[in-house]
Amino acid sequence: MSAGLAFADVACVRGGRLLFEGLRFALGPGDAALVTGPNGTGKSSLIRIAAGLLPAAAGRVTGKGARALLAETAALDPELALAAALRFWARIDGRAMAVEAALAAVDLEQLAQVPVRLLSTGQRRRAAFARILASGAPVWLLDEPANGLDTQSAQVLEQLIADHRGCGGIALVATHLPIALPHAQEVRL
Ligand SMILES: Nc1ncnc2c1ncn2[C@@H]1O[C@H](COP(=O)(O)OP(=O)(O)OP(=O)(O)O)[C@@H](O)[C@H]1O
Repeated sequence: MSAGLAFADVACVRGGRLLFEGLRFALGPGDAALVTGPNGTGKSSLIRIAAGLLPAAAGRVTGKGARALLAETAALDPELALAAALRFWARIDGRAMAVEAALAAVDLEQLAQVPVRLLSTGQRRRAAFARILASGAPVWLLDEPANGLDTQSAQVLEQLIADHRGCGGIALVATHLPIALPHAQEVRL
């Protein structure tokens, strides 16, 4: 897996307010960065800039490899069975066959035929993570990935991130909850 993500002197302005500037970091295969800071300092905005959903006010974001975003909403069709909703996105990535393993990885295979709208908060979060897994993208952009997860699910999440890094993937993680991310660069806002 060949992956990269770099911020070079990136600035972020929202609603006319400068949130951060001069932000620099570079991640290569197996690397992770932990984005922390008080509410409203721009953690989600930074992740959105990395995803290409929000333009940087200054500086440049460069990288190598597809990026997968875990944000507040998973954009899974609430009326579809979970597996079908995940397959919708996986097919676009040409990876429909990856859905089954992704569901198993987040311990949701028993709920594959349950409509997304019936999932609990934590199950929905795990479903969103299954979408990231199924994408096969080497660069993971995770905004508050542990929100709504119980202790055991949070540990599964940490292990999946570690496995991903072990295969040369990258994780950029914004969180206000403690999450084990060994040897991660800290990006403090
Ligand atoms: N679409 C928008 N237009 C204007 N301002 C915005 C917009 N979205 C977010 N902001 C503002 O940008 C600032 C940073 O928001 P952001 O969600 O990036 O912070 P955060 O660090 O992730 O916060 P939290 O820890 O509460 O999730 C906030 O003051 C917010 O009100």
